[in-house]
Amino acid sequence: RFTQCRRRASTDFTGEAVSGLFHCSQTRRSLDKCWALSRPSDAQRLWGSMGQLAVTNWNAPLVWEGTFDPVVIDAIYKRLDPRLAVVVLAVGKYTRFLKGFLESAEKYFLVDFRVTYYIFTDNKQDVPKIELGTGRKITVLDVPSATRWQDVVLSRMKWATIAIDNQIRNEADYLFMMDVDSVFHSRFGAESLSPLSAVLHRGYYKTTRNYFPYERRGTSKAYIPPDEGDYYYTAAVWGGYLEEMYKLVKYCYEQSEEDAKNNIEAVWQEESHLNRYLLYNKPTKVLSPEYLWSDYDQVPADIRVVRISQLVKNYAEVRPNGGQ
Ligand SMILES: CC(=O)N[C@H]1[C@@H](OP(=O)(O)OP(=O)(O)OC[C@H]2O[C@@H](n3ccc(=O)[nH]c3=O)[C@H](O)[C@@H]2O)O[C@H](CO)[C@H](O)[C@@H]1O
Ligand SMILES: [Mn+2]
Repeated sequence: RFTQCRRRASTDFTGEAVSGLFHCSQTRRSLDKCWALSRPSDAQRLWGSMGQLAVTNWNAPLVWEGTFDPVVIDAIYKRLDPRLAVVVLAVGKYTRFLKGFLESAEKYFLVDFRVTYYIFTDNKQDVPKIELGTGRKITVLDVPSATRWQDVVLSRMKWATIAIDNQIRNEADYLFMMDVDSVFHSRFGAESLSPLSAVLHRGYYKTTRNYFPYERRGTSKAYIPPDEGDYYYTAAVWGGYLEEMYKLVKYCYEQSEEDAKNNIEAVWQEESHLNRYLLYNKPTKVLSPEYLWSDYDQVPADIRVVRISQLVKNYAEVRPNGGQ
């Protein structure tokens, strides 16, 4: 089954919806055979002893450790040699997180792939010099300082939209948006790639939609009615094809501008707009909370690998206006 998969993939691979093993393709005919051969049985949809789902109800892969072969999936994507862009903001005191973020990414993030880190900062001189692997580089871009952290997190959508238009579109095939207060601890490889990949928020993957912290005020553009919702996704790691990400980033930017005109700010800023978009435009791959954990929380048994973890930080000290 696996050899077949690999052979088809390497001859016909189109770059979509491949995650190794049984979720090979849902979208492209060229991989249909592979998909049919390895279509998950009902039993396989539930993965692992903890009974996690390995496929969403719209048949997108739900990626956990053990649901893909790391060597095969990297090899499949490596043949395409995609150019990957990572966008992070490091505004104000957040430049202190760059060293740990970049050094750990060099160890674990799509190793041997071409990666450009786009660092948006108001503080260029504090961007550390990091030794990078072959084919990997850093581009530093200026953004203004801010007095509210809410403005910084929202402004990510604006600066990314502008930078994609001006520059990144010509330099990347895939784009990831990430929080900089993060450290990679384990492999984050090609199994994460798809047209649009989103990560389950660690705080809500075991609860039902009624508990998701979606925007519930009808006056905000991020509004989601009470009886709707698939998952709650984090805004700290998300990625996909450059043009798919562009649509989504621009959507978050424009929706938050609309909100601002109406004197409202969504409850979790861009994360709220992101969640609304992904409800009506389903991601083509969903990544488990392995892809974004937090040092604030213990690691439960169903999280077998922590790939990225958010650091514990002194919110009051590090943010311009404090706050949780
Ligand atoms: C784990 C998770 O779900 N994280 C989300 C949560 O963040 P956090 O509480 O983790 O927010 P945060 O303080 O890390 O801010 C998000 C990111 O914005 C940048 N930044 C922020 C403030 C600042 O003064 N300077 C600066 O550069 C930096 O890249 C940072 O990593 O809520 C935020 C706002 O709703 C975002 O949705 C985050 O993605
Ligand atoms: Mn963060």
